[in-house]
Amino acid sequence: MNQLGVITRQFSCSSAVQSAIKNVTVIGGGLMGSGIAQVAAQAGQNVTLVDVNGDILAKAQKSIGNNLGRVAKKMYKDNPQEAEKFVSESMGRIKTATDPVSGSQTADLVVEAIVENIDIKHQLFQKLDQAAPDHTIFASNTSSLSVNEIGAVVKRKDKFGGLHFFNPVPVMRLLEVVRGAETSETTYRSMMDWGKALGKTCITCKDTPGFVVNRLLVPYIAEAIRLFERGDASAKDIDIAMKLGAGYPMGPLELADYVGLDTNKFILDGWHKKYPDQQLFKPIPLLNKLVSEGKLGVKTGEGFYKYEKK
Ligand SMILES: CC(=O)CC(=O)SCCNC(=O)CCNC(=O)[C@H](O)C(C)(C)COP(=O)(O)OP(=O)(O)OC[C@H]1O[C@@H](n2cnc3c(N)ncnc32)[C@H](O)[C@@H]1OP(=O)(O)O
Ligand SMILES: NC(=O)C1=CN([C@@H]2O[C@H](COP(=O)(O)OP(=O)(O)OC[C@H]3O[C@@H](n4cnc5c(N)ncnc54)[C@H](O)[C@@H]3O)[C@@H](O)[C@H]2O)C=CC1
Repeated sequence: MNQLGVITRQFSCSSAVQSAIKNVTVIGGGLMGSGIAQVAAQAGQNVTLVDVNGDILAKAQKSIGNNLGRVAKKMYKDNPQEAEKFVSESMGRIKTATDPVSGSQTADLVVEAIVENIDIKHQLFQKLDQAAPDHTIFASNTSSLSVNEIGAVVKRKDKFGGLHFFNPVPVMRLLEVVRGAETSETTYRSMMDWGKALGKTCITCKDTPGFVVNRLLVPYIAEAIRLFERGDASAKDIDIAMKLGAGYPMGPLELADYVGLDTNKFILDGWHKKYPDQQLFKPIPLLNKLVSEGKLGVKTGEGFYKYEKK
């Protein structure tokens, strides 16, 4: 339990809540998609993980194996054989594919976690809508786009919603379940039950920019960058302040590096374009400079801090 009294780790392999969804296709095998595939497989679901890039799929399988190992070590502390069985059985439930259409043929649910670009998401959902079974629910893991706008291209609008996970997916316990304007009650209930079956605590939100967490977190991170940019405090002191003064597990600049400075910029720019009068979404010269220099945070080895490349 952390200082806020919140249990921040989640390692359960099964949950009391049953979900009618048994076959899930996760599209996008990057940071988020690999984590979503992992927690679904851990919970006993049959998972197809799709990425257009075969190398990314290989990398995802490796990181899922490692992360399942961390989970298993804790779950079966005194029983290495059971730990090994848990890892191999979970891994055995994950198939991979490079074609989203063939990868969705047997899906009860498709969770999209590809790049945060509305045109690319539209192209994907248009193809899926024609190819996936009629009963298949579609969900986007978008962090900043409108669920209604993403789903505008599909016919099955009643079976479209948002399932917003948090990074790192195997550890963060929250799932935001987003109801679009036309999401049916049945689809909403199925998404909630599925999230609970994965061991997540689900909250419900309308299709509002950033849902709950990012609507609060992104302006907070942006304000921290502005504070640092003005020279009001050092990066280290800003982070220490929020960890020790507000009980956050990471300071805002550490968190910005962890999420990715490109992602932070992308979200702010998109919202600024949509809501030009909102001061909190205004572009930040320092953030733009770091991104233009390729300093994107942990993933590139430098952002507000320097990191050892993995
Ligand atoms: C942008 C968006 O749309 C939305 C977002 O995601 S916003 C970002 C949301 N995420 C956050 O706010 C993260 C805030 N940070 C944290 O909660 C913590 O710093 C952290 C969980 C990331 C790391 O915690 P830490 O204590 O500093 O590091 P670490 O010791 O490596 O990990 C903590 C535990 O989680 C486990 N863990 C970490 N990553 C893991 C993973 N990917 N899979 C499985 N287990 C993992 C570790 O094994 C460790 O377990 P024990 O303590 O039992 O040994
Ligand atoms: N990074 C974060 O902390 C969070 C991100 N998100 C959202 O999740 C989504 C994915 O983000 P990340 O995992 O960080 O990105 P990422 O860049 O790590 O992974 C995206 C993957 O999608 C693949 N891809 C691109 N187009 C594709 C297509 N048409 N079909 C199949 N695969 C395709 C890419 O090859 C890449 O591997 C985005 O919408 C993002 O906003 C949500 C919560 C947190």
